[in-house]
Amino acid sequence: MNALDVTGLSFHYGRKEALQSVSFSVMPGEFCALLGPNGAGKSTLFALLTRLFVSRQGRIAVMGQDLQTSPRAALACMGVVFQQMTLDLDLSVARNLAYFGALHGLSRRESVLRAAEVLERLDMAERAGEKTRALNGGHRRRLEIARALMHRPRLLLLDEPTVGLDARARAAITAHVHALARDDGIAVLWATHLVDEVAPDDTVLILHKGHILQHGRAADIAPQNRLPAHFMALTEDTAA
Ligand SMILES: Nc1ncnc2c1ncn2[C@@H]1O[C@H](COP(=O)(O)OP(=O)(O)OP(=O)(O)O)[C@@H](O)[C@H]1O
Repeated sequence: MNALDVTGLSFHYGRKEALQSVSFSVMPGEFCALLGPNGAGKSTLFALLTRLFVSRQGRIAVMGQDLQTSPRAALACMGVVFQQMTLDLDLSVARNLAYFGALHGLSRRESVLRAAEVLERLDMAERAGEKTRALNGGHRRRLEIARALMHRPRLLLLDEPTVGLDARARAAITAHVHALARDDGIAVLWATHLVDEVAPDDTVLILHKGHILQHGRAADIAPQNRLPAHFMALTEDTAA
């Protein structure tokens, strides 16, 4: 079964068409990089996938559950890391995770166990007792990813998760999320405009002005060192 199926999805802001009949799927274990320049429609797509907006045209299914007719079941299979940080900086790392666990109906005991697992997974076990405010930007992002995994989602959505981070933190986060796909079979949809975050075996979905221009394995679309130039050429008429 596919982790995510998007079929014929369209969305308008008034008369402005932001997405035009977008269709794609993401399989378990697949790392799908959603590449698009500013204004391509990535944030609109994320808002529809997380049910912030509802589209009357098209269908979204998560692990076979229709987001429109079975929203609870669909959202329960989904972990989300939004572009804007949403951690409580005054709580400890562990408390941020426990709070989220409670929101998802985990018992206290389950929450504590699961928090230890997800922190271990993100290489942050020793930081459980630290105040979140004391973490650097890269570790805050990793905590947000750990938090999104608390309820064992099968699909992880990340909206430009490395914006504002230095090269080392970006590389660490990209590697961690690739490992979640490869080793844990989680389906990943990673929105970015940073083409260097894409690995040769990733799937690339190029979105431009609300249309999918290209969809396939990165290495088949362009050799690794040519992918940035390919992306620029394909979407160049939006260059400022
Ligand atoms: N509230 C809105 N009202 C009208 N038009 C909007 C609104 N939000 C977005 N748009 C337009 O819809 C299109 C898609 O925008 P969207 O924010 O989804 O793109 P994006 O790929 O996320 O870009 P960015 O990387 O800049 O966030 C753009 O042309 C944008 O100007």
